[in-house]
Amino acid sequence: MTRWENYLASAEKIIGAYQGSLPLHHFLKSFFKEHPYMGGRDRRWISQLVYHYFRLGNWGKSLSVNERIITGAFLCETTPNDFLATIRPAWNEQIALPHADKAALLPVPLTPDTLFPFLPELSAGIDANAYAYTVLKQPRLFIRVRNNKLDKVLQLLDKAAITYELFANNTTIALPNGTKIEVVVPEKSWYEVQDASSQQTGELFHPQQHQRWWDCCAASGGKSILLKDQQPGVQLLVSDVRRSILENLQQRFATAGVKHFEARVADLTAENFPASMGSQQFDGIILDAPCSGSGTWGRTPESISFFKKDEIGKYQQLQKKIAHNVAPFVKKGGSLIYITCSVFKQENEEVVKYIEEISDLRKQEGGVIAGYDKGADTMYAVRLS
Ligand SMILES: C[S@@+](CC[C@H](N)C(=O)[O-])C[C@H]1O[C@@H](n2cnc3c(N)ncnc32)[C@H](O)[C@@H]1O
Repeated sequence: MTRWENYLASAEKIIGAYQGSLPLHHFLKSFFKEHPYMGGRDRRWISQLVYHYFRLGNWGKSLSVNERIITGAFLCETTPNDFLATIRPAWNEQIALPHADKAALLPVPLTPDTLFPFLPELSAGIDANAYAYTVLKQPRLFIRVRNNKLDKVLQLLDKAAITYELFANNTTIALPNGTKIEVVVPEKSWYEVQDASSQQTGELFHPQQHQRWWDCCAASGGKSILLKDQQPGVQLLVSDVRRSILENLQQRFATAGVKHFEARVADLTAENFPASMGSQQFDGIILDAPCSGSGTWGRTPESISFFKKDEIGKYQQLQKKIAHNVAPFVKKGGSLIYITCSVFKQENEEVVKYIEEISDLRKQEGGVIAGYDKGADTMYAVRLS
């Protein structure tokens, strides 16, 4: 067997064993731990082939796993490579063709709905065709430059000969995937790793000094740091149902130099939760809701195969319950920022409509943040007031 046939066989073995209960990158890590004789290059190639396979979503389910791995490599790669040169030389010669032309060479029609089987569920304004095809490509790595350190960060990127794209806001930088940014820019308070669309949600915050804000599903605090960077003088409460993630938040805040905040563990769906908050009112509440994460599936393409459509409704119920319990704590004239990293209307527009039905809050601005035209995640963010 050639090295490349071995890679194909290993990728097939992994795909056969993977049941979707763990994120794929964790599963791959344990697989390689059990196969320590595989070197770095082998691991990279095998992982890549497995990811390419999952990027095909529901396409070509009637074909063998091997054929789908090879097709994945053909559709996802854009430059000639040794794998296809050995396994399918005719396709290697056509590797630079656009997807539409590659599709004509495949044994089964390639359509947007086979790549992404949930297209009818998409929020309004998402270009279904463009969205389906972007899943074939891994989104880029983004950082948000902080503390006026743009010049210093760019100098370090140039010194390390890293190609980057600086966005017009002079804050967002796109980097090639796999960039070891923590090595290139050792001073961690100069930047945050944050997807471009996630950074864009901050345009809805408009915080003022001394206002009280609550990041009620804070996780490790990505949105809170964004908020504090905009207005360090806000009084901030952060909460999450997971104690462990709030411990991560405390560490991340310390590294980022974010001070003066209160943290509490809270299940926002619990019966006694509203009473436990007393009569507090907030000028701003960030509700970055638990969701399907479908806007980030370009990073975890295995989700396309394992996600069940009825899970969307379950997320919506959870989002409505949390919104119901949180909305009364918005001060009159204050803002509720509803955010998801989902592309599904049930989790987006329909939840905003529900919030308008059960409260005096009304949508003021925001909507879909399409990431597919810039190699980023797709999100949804709306400010209600
Ligand atoms: C999308 S994440 C938030 C990401 C975060 N805002 C950021 O920017 O890094 C959603 C969070 O909601 C939390 N969550 C889920 N169910 C919850 C509940 N019932 N009460 C409170 N938090 C909950 C999860 O633990 C998760 O950390």
